Amino acid sequence: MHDGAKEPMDAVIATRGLTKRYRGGQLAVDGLDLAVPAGSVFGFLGPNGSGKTTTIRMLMGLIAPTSGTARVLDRPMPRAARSVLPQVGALIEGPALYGFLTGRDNLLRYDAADPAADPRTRRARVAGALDRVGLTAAAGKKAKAYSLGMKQRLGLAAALLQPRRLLVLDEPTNGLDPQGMREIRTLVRELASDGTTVFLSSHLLDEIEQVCTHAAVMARGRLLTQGPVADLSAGARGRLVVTTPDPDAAARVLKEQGADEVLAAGDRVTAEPPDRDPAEVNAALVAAGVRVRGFGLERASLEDAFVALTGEGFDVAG
Ligand SMILES: Nc1ncnc2c1ncn2[C@@H]1O[C@H](COP(=O)(O)OP(=O)(O)OP(=O)(O)O)[C@@H](O)[C@H]1O
Repeated sequence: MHDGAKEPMDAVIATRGLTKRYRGGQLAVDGLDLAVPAGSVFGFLGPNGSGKTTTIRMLMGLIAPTSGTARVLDRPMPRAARSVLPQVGALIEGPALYGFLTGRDNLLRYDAADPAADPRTRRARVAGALDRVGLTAAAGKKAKAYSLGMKQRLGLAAALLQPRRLLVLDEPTNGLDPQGMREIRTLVRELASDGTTVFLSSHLLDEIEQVCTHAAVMARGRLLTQGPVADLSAGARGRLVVTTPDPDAAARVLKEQGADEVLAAGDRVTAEPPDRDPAEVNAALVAAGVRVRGFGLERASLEDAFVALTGEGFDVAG
């Protein structure tokens, strides 16, 4: 049991001041305090280069932190890697597959490399994992003939050969087409509904909103915020949206009413809502002769929260 009140008792991943400075001097991760609750689908969100992969590599004991601590499944990493890692399924930087082997043979080979895996139950285990990721029908095809999405699913199947308490997925949908993305997202939801904690990194805001219960937002190596996704978006104000055939007049009136960041696109005018009763704003529009067809507040998205936190857009390079 912990004595600290700061992180939940059931944190599956907990870091304190976790920091990585690469040899070239690059500060990739800077004083990270992360708390991943058990049973969550936790999105680790940030633009490219914000330090996500570096963090994951420290969590998995692949590289040592410069300072700070990381606990995974309540054991210190990298010290307890030998006892922790068998309980963790990981998919980092694309699965290592043999293209000349079939999907099934890849998994058989993978399973055989695990000294704790009973050879007598190997075929059943592999069949179960293939079924889990929807690759039973394609199991006899060579992996090099698989689409990128199928390769990702085969990598997930390898991570699922043993029961896991935690799955760590680094950009699992990166490079996939929309169909492949949907498949992986559905799979993540299914896995989570079985009680497995899933920690996944992504540079896609809408992906995090679609699949995650919790998220942490990174920018330039630092944690900006973390918590339930609903709370993160609620922290940002929604935008005022006016639908009208008179967008120019509407934009002018909204500015007069004190609205900031007024944007007109087609028949939609959006703005940061001013600090006054929306009914008054609407009345002012009507009084100025603007034909108001729709007037409302749009729910804030995680993107709004990110913009509010950083003062900049969620621009992703590469
Ligand atoms: N081995 C390394 N040596 C030196 N600098 C590195 C190394 N690996 C990453 N970096 C730098 O550290 C910073 C964080 O990189 P990291 O890969 O952790 O970010 P990321 O959020 O995972 O981005 P991406 O999605 O592009 O992988 C970047 O500026 C990167 O250039």
